[in-house]
Amino acid sequence: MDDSEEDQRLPHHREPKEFIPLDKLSELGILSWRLNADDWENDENLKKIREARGYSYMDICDVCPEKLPNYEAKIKNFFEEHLHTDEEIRYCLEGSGYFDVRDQNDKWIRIAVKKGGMIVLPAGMYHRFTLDTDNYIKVSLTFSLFPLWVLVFLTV
Ligand SMILES: CSCCC(=O)/C(O)=C/O
Ligand SMILES: [Fe+2]
Repeated sequence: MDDSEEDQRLPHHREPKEFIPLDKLSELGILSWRLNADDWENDENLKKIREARGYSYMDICDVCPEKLPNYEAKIKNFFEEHLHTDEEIRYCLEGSGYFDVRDQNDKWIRIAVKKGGMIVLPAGMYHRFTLDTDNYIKVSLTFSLFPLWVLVFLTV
């Protein structure tokens, strides 16, 4: 990413643009798949991933003012660098957004996630999330065990 203070929703490409191969993300412990979001409830590939990795629970979240309680506060929190004690498993069902993670030199890497993209950030990895200029994403939040924080996340 660049170092500009411009709107967080902009791409923030370096000049000239630098693209990072997916295997560089794998070196950081990040997993990703491209799946069929149009038929995610019957997608055998998603089922195989969930069974292989023990992903038992999922919730759907529309990140938009009309459906996400305390939208502005949540959008701000998402972009505050943070970590989770569990993996962060997010599957983009509609829309798009950016997950930012730090590389081995502590520089931000911006990961664009679009419909059909599933990403797993390892437990304990510092990251942040922002919508892009299209201002909408619908994600499934997946969990190995049902974390109580999700009740807080989805209800306050
Ligand atoms: C679009 S995923 C919702 C944000 C979230 O759950 C998180 O932890 C971002 O880092
Ligand atoms: Fe997170």
